[in-house]
Amino acid sequence: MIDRSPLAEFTGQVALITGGGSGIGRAIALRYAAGGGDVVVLGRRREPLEETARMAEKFGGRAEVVTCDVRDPEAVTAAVNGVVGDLGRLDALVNNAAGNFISKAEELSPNGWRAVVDIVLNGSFYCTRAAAQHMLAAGRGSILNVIASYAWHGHPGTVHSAAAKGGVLAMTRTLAAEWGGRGVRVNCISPGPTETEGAGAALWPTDEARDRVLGSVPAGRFTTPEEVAESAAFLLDARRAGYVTGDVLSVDGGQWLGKAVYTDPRAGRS
Ligand SMILES: CCC/C=C/C(=O)SCCNC(=O)CCNC(=O)[C@H](O)C(C)(C)COP(=O)([O-])OP(=O)([O-])OC[C@H]1O[C@@H](n2cnc3c(N)ncnc32)[C@H](O)[C@@H]1OP(=O)([O-])[O-]
Ligand SMILES: NC(=O)C1=CN([C@@H]2O[C@H](COP(=O)(O)OP(=O)(O)OC[C@H]3O[C@@H](n4cnc5c(N)ncnc54)[C@H](OP(=O)(O)O)[C@@H]3O)[C@@H](O)[C@H]2O)C=CC1
Repeated sequence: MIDRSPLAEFTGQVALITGGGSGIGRAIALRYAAGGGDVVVLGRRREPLEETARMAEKFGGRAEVVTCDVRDPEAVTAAVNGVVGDLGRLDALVNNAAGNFISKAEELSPNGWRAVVDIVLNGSFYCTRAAAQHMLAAGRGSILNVIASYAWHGHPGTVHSAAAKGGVLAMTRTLAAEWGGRGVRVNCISPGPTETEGAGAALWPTDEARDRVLGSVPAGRFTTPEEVAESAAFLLDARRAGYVTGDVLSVDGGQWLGKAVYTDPRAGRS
């Protein structure tokens, strides 16, 4: 549940959120709308995007829907130009769209590799490039890339997604330096395991797998999409995070730090 933000920090501003029809992307769109901003949500399926737009409009701002596959650079450029044409500006881009599944690397087909890398890494670059042309011209903008901690520590079974997210992290740091003097900030947010439409089915399809994931989180619970959205709002807000660029904010209950594996041999002795 996202409430109207007392900060109204995005009043008069416009955000484009990819993958805004579900899970974390929807929560970020609603949080931006709750902060007084206008939102455009982008994805392949129209119906879930329209549902997000209906929810966002309840906060009083404008909400638009664009159907587009982020793997198509021409369609992405047209979508971004359309946002600026319709709403007059673009202050924030959230690269949230992703694809994922578990596969042994040696069994992953080239097309399976390509599908994930094209969505996560290439799609994020196409959206970033198109949005930055407007942001750099305006001398202001914030880009937020949703990654995962295996971008830096890796994870067996997710070579395509880990490699792509690692590429997005390198892209983030590169562009933060390249555009830092021109008013455009670029950051990452790294959610912990979050129960969403896509993640549950792709990553913890059984109760046993779900329990194993839960057992890896020191905080002992899943991340909520709203928690990720609140931290995303902080990073997107130029007044609070205007000096933060090229960084990663983990919102994962400590998951990537791991948990103790050594047990105290005296445990249980009186
Ligand atoms: C800590 C966690 C961090 C991260 C979390 C998240 O990202 S959660 C977010 C999670 N959210 C989502 O994932 C939501 C969006 N996900 C999607 O749209 C799809 O899962 C997609 C990524 C496959 C792209 O779809 P598409 O229509 O573009 O692709 P397509 O169907 O045409 O397949 C292309 C190739 O991939 C192959 N392949 C596919 N599945 C499997 C599999 N299980 N096993 C092996 N291979 C598989 C398929 O066989 C084909 O290769 P082939 O046979 O031609 O050599
Ligand atoms: N949930 C989790 O545990 C974690 C998630 N993350 C990251 O958070 C982000 C959101 O994840 P989550 O909400 O769980 O995922 P979901 O699968 O619920 O949402 C992914 C969204 O991306 C859209 N999408 C997928 N492929 C494309 C494409 N080719 N073009 C345009 N849109 C596309 C989907 O819409 P449609 O199918 O209609 O196109 C969907 O709305 C992702 O970047 C993910 O990697 C990171 C760590 C943990």
